[in-house]
Amino acid sequence: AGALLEPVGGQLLPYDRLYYSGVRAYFTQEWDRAAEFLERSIATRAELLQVRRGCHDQCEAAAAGDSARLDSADGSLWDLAVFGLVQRRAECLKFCLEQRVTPSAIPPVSLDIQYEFTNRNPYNYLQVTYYKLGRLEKAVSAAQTFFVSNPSHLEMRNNLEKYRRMKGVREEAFFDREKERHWTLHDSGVLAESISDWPRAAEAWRECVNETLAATEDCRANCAGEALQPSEEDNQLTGTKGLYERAAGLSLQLLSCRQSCVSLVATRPGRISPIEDFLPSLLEHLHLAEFKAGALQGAVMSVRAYLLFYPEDPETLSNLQLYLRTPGGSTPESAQPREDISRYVHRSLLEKKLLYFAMENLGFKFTDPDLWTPESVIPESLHESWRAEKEKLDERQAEGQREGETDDSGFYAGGPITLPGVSITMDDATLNGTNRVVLDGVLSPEECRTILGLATAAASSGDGYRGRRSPHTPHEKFQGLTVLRALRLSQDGLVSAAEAQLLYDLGERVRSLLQSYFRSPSPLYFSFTHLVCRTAVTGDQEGRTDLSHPVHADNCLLEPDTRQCWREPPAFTHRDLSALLYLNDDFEGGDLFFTDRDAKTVTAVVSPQCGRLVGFSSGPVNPHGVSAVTSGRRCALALWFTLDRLHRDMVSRKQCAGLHHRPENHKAMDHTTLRAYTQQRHDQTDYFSVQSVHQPVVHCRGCAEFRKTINNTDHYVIMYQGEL
Ligand SMILES: O=C(O)CCC(=O)C(=O)O
Ligand SMILES: [Fe+2]
Repeated sequence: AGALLEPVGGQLLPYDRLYYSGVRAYFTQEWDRAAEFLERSIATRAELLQVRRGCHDQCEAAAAGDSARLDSADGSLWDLAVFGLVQRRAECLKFCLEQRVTPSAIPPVSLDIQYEFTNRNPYNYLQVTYYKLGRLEKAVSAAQTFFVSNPSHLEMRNNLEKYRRMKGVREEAFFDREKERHWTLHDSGVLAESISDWPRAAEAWRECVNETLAATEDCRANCAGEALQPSEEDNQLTGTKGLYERAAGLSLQLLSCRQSCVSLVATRPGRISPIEDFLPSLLEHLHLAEFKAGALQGAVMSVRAYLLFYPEDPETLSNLQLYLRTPGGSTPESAQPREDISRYVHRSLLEKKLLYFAMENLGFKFTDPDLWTPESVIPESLHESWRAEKEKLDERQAEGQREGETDDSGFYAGGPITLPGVSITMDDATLNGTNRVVLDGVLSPEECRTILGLATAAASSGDGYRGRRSPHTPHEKFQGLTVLRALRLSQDGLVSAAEAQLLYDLGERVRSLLQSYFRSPSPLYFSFTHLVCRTAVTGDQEGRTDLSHPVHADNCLLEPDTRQCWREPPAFTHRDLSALLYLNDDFEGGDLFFTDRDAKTVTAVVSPQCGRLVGFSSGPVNPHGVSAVTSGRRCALALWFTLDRLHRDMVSRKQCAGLHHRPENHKAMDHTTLRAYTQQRHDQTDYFSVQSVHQPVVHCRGCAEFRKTINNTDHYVIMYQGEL
């Protein structure tokens, strides 16, 4: 196999095979070899993309004369002309690629590998590899590169914090190796604007437009090579279809892939949603900056370019008039928009016409990535659904802006409280929100003491929980105790069975209280329960501005800028109802607060105390956070419930499927990886746990199981669901 990985005549090797070699070396701890092959796979992939782009351009140029041939062909000969064209293009691309790439590297890599690289996983391996090799700064940039694309990866965040505290690591080492030029320029454009440095802003935005166009072209060129593989759910080519339909299907996939480049290029790494209308918005920044910098001719050309997207936008039209009236604005050169933009819009419109035609007539599914698509491009029969869609979107956006938001959780606060001694302290009205409640008297002081004792026992049992730094802030320690671990502690005789049992019983108490108060449409099931203590690090509180727990929603990823909340992993999407049962008040700070969707405007504050229960629906209506705990220890039992058992299973299956996709995860792992891996799982999901045992443990439906023998102990990583 080694021989296959040596370059032949300067031709590119298959980057997936280089990657596998790197990963294999990693697991056998041959660090030099791992670093070499991982780096080579990254570099080779980048080169391959460049080669594809080059060949694409070259073959496009070579075909320039073909359109005349197409125009002259008519009737029954027309398809021959088209096929001829397709054949010539195929031959051109084949020839071009074969010059630079070994034959085995020409076919597209598997979707798994694509996934690995788009998620920047090679840098995850590289981080450990360079650390092992003692090449700290290399490790740092690998960590940074991985983290940018995986911002919720807590282990990597902790690693970065550690690196920051290390001596001999320079600030410059913290750079993103994959940062695309257009984002760098975007950031400098924003920065220059904020200090009103208009010449520099104009320069940055101009370059940013160019780089965005270039990145879009790179992405489009790649469509013919890599992305045209039919995916499992979305294979629009299968079935018993005739030749023309299948040919149409293929070309439509190509077009739709090319169109989707708009979204890809406009999505920052680590973000889920693209910046809407990215290119037009860059042009807006650009013409304003050019105008303010006194570059009138440029401003007129840019504003005209913007008008290609929105020809009737009144504000832009009046800007154009203003620019034209300003001395230097009206020149022969500025009579036209930028040529490249005008070609871009023209081509995009042609593609959209074909795609919308196929949507109407061939049952093809297409999601238009643009907001600027004019109504005239959309076929009459789709107008209605398109308009409805657009209205829904507008409505959703407007709804996001509106004050009193609706909650689609199915809960309806205000049901009876049936437990004696429990009272409603705050409701929707006093908490300024929807489906929120504060109940008091849920625990007796005795019960609070018992549970706090459990936390103390768990902390002193010393298996990693003690002194663990909070995943949210360096100024606090964080202990978490799951019910499962509490039971194990009681098996080991570290706490009494009655104490562990109490944790269970309290869960049941909370469940029945909230099910009744929120008039749950169906039974609530436990999804996850843990006891969490946050302890202020003494001597490290001066001038603290961070939070104990940043603002978030429990079942979706909150995007404050757009006021949207995405119900997708790594958020715990199956959580429907959140509950916090507080145990003490002998600490400073640590208030729970609710905010508006902007994650800034505080709408309600709740101070913890023994026996106080806060319940709220886990969705977008209830963003919340915890203010800094500046002294003492704050403990709470956090519980989440789900309405749907079946849904739970699905979530678990989905996560497992994701792992099965990546066979290297099934191989033996070294201790660090195992820990990094399980740590990540443990922090991010409810149903993974690390077990250190001597025999295999029964686990759930076909989920992955990892084993590694460390110091003669078999370490198993077992994914299990909910409360085993
Ligand atoms: O401890 C609290 O008050 C809130 C914690 C929280 O929001 C969470 O764990 O999701
Ligand atoms: Fe939360």
